[in-house]
Amino acid sequence: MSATKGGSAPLPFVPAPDTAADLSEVGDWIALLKPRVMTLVVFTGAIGLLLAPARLHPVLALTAILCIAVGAGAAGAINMWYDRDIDLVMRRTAGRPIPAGRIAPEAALGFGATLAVASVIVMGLAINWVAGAILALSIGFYVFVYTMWLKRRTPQNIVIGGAAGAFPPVLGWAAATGHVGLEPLVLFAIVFFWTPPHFWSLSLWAHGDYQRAGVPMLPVVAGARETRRQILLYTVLLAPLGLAPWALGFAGPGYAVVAAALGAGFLWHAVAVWRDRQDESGRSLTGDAPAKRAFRFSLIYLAVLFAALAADRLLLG
Ligand code: HEM
Ligand SMILES: CC(C)=CCC/C(C)=C/CC/C(C)=C/COP(=O)(O)OP(=O)(O)O
Repeated sequence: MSATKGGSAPLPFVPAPDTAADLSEVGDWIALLKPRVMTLVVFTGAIGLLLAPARLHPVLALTAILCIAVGAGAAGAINMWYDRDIDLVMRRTAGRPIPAGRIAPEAALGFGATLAVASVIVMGLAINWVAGAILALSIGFYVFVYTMWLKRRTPQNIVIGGAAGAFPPVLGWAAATGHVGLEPLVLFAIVFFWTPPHFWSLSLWAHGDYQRAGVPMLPVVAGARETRRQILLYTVLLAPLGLAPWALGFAGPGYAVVAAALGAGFLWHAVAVWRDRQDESGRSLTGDAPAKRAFRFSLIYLAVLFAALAADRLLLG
């Protein structure tokens, strides 16, 4: 029956609030911040702060860590806005909020840009402007250098662009001290040399995605065999670098033992990737099991190495 003239106007249909839908919408906005990657970013940033020779008031320390988290998340959201075309054709990323049509691209850009500016301003005003400037630099590096400039142009994209992800320990240190020193630069170098084996292990089995999307990742451009060689090369450089904090005197022998074991473990995985049963082109005949194990180990490597630095400092002072 339709609404009658002269009677009371029909009330518009107001659906009952759908809590599950609301929550999944919030989840989509959080997904734009790449929260799982952010956990390790925040962890390395927090440890940079902890290792610094100056102490921040706990509220300020938390503020600095929050700024690193929000800045990194904001850069991730802008990356998802820019990469929405390629994310749509890659199986791993097609379900993300923008390609799946759940968040409008302009809204994601506005969200990311607002958070990026806010994180830098809060870092600058509440902590110091050296940390604020480095946060702006790392966001800019991820967005402009990696995402917009290098990612679609060269297989060296993650070697150079990956520097963005190496800034958090420097940021933590700068937040506490107002400057940058040798120690945070060593931590920067560790994350920098860790990034290629971390990402290229994954790219060995995700290369189909990148090929479809036309992204020139190393296995697409130079083949799986060369990628395996490069993973081993960077891991050979990384393993001794992991000992640098001990060699330079800012971590003790307990840390050295952990770093040596982690380095040996990562090398073992890199050699397994290199020696994986392959066809002539280097494509795995084992379903890339060693590459998947190396990727998982890369995450353990960085998390445990930084935890060992923190434990060393907290236990030994
Ligand atoms: C250019 C540099 C890097 C590239 C291209 C890269 C790429 C990737 C990709 C494609 C994944 C797959 C999972 C996903 O879809 O989220 C991943 C996972 C991950 N990355 Fe990286 N990564 C880089 C640097 C870093 C850095 C610097 C960190 C932290 C210090 C990091 C931490 C992680 C973590 C924690 C995961 C696991 C996330 C999960 O559980 O799904 N990555 N990375
Ligand atoms: C403070 C600050 C700004 C830190 C930078 C954060 C950070 C971890 C940068 C590393 C870059 C990263 C996760 C790339 C993923 O590649 P991609 O974007 O190509 O991956 P996708 O295919 O999953 O989108």
